[in-house]
Amino acid sequence: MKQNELKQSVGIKAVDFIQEGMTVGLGTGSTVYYLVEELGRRVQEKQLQVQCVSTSQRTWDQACALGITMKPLQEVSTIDLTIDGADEIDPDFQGIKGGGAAHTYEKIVAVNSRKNIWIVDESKLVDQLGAFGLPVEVLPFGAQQLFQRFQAEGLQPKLRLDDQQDPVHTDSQNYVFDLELGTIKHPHLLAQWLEEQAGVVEQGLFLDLVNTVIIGTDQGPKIISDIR
Ligand SMILES: O=C[C@H](O)[C@H](O)[C@H](O)COP(=O)(O)O
Repeated sequence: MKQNELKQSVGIKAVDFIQEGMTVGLGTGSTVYYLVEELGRRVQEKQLQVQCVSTSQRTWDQACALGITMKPLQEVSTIDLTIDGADEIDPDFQGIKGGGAAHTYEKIVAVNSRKNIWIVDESKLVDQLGAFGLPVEVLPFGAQQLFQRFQAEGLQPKLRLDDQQDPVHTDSQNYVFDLELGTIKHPHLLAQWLEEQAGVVEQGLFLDLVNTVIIGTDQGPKIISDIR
């Protein structure tokens, strides 16, 4: 199967985990796109009634266009389940997210969810995190100084640029540095250090958060559940 077909298969499968009346967190990205399409279809066919919160403007717009009931985060008291993509997942189901610059809102929604499911194609599974540049959202104020601090620490930051070579802005109008680390031997220590740096809004290591992973394989979606 092609990569997009694998993404579509897990996006569709994940909707089976959504139950009537739930408040659902919708992630961001090309895999979540298929989840939202399928959820929209089931809502339109009156198979499911749910309300959702979004992790990005992109997902919000897609979901609204499909007639899914969307709520601002501050208007919901609990999130029953969040379904999101990931850029890398290691054998302990620790992950890197933020390839679409949405990881700050994604993490806020994830940590406030009772259950988290990630949907990925097989290419996202790695032995060790770090080949994917670690996204770090930073405030524009002081970004140059923070960039130099990261350089001095050997973290090999790169300012993320768009196709016009302008800095990418997150939904909160911040910048993203991608840290070209190669391998991350101690994810918890790195996460802690990054979070202590003034100007860091959020870093893309998602540690000890996910309960279930749905992996797209040529043999069909493979579900690994209740790992936490
Ligand atoms: O910022 C974006 C998110 O963390 C995405 O969930 C992640 O990049 C995976 O996206 P995709 O499904 O497009 O590979």
